[in-house]
Amino acid sequence: MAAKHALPVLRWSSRVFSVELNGAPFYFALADRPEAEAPRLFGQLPRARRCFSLLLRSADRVHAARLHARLRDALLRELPPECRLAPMCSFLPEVRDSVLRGFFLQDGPDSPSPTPRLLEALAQQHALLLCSYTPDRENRHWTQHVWSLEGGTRVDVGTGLCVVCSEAPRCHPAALSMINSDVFRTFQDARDVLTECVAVLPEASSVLEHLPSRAPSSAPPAFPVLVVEGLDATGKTTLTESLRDALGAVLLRSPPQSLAPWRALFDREPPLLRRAFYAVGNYVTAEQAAQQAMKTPVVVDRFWHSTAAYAIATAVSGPPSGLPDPGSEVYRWPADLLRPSLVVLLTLDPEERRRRLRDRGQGKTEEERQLDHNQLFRLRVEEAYRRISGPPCIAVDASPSADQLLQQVLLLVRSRCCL
Ligand SMILES: Nc1ncnc2c1ncn2[C@@H]1O[C@H](COP(=O)(O)OP(=O)(O)OP(=O)(O)O)[C@@H](O)[C@H]1O
Ligand SMILES: Nc1ccn([C@H]2C[C@H](O)[C@@H](COP(=O)(O)O)O2)c(=O)n1
Repeated sequence: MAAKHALPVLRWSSRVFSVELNGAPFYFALADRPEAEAPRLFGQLPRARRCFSLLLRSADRVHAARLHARLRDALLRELPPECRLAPMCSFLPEVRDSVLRGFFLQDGPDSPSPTPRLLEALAQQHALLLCSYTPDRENRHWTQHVWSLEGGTRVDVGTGLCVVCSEAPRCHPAALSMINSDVFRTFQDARDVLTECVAVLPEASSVLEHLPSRAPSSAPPAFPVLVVEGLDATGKTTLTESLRDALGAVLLRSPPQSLAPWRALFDREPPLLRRAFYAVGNYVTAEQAAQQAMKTPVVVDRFWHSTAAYAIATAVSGPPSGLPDPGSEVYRWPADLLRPSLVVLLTLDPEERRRRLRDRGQGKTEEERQLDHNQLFRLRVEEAYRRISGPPCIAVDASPSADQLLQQVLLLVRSRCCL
């Protein structure tokens, strides 16, 4: 039985709508009467352009997450090439979990297009909110109509509200629904997602079998637990293996080896499932670290900083200024997760990192390509890393040689962890 969650509140006329065109967000709201000028998103459109939006509303979050991904693929496949498709969301400012996600479409030029029929079919099949946007005669003011497709007929539910300008919200709208969608605050919250997705992703039950029945004890360990974090190719593997040898420590990784068979599968899933997978992986690693740290130091290659930073940076688009404010709950260390004695965050000049990626010769993952080409994404990950609160986290310049870096970190560990 799929778990049910509260449907986002509609309060249609209070909602703000965000459309991302070429990575830049355009915001608009609705009002009973037009304003002097239409929002930039519409003002630049030639009259012939017809606009539509599809928004998802589902009480089953796993279903909604996977449907969103399938819808994107279907629209990219079925829409005429001249149609422009953009990510869209609608939200109530400052109201958590009020976000509806979907797509905004600008039809092609005058050429007849199947867009309305295609969208109506999709909306009817998946109970989506279908809206159309039409300009007045002077192409100055636009009106949004919400269509109900009950019984297969297209009924204007009479909103007919005017599209007006809206200020950009303080934080990216994704920040309103990040907790328990992208970042999980407890082991149980993350585990619940995997339980809910077993019906559509049977492999999730194999992952569940490898999890502890509850969050492992987060009591302080007898020996230090040292975590090394950083972007790809900053030197984490090299440093953690050297620390293991120099300290006679046990080296662990997150996700743990026990979950390796399912990592690639979850990497192909939408963020809700993917980030829940990495979150539970941290708890498996935490259980191993707590056991090992009763008798020897432990070194961990990536842990919760990676899980939270990449999740937050992926959920938000644009510059780091759109990230949730420093001190937000989303950055706080989970109360039920082992706190490392020390986190070392390796930082590296982007060009040197690219050189190391090249010299390493391994193929690049999609995310590495993102980090490489999408400077804003990289800046968001780096800033999210820095905003995470909890265990002491020290940024260390990773550009010295491997040996010099090891000596620097050993000095740090010995001074901070009395090793
Ligand atoms: N201090 C260093 N100076 C120069 N090259 C280094 C240094 N540390 C690691 N390298 C080289 O940089 C490349 C990446 O190192 P490594 O695999 O340790 O990074 P990583 O952070 O673990 O990467 P990923 O997260 O993608 O696995 C390797 O070719 C490695 O030999
Ligand atoms: N504890 C972890 C470890 C890794 N991840 C995610 C973050 C990135 O999406 C990706 C990087 O993995 P790598 O390049 O080191 O193979 O894995 C995470 O979320 N949590």
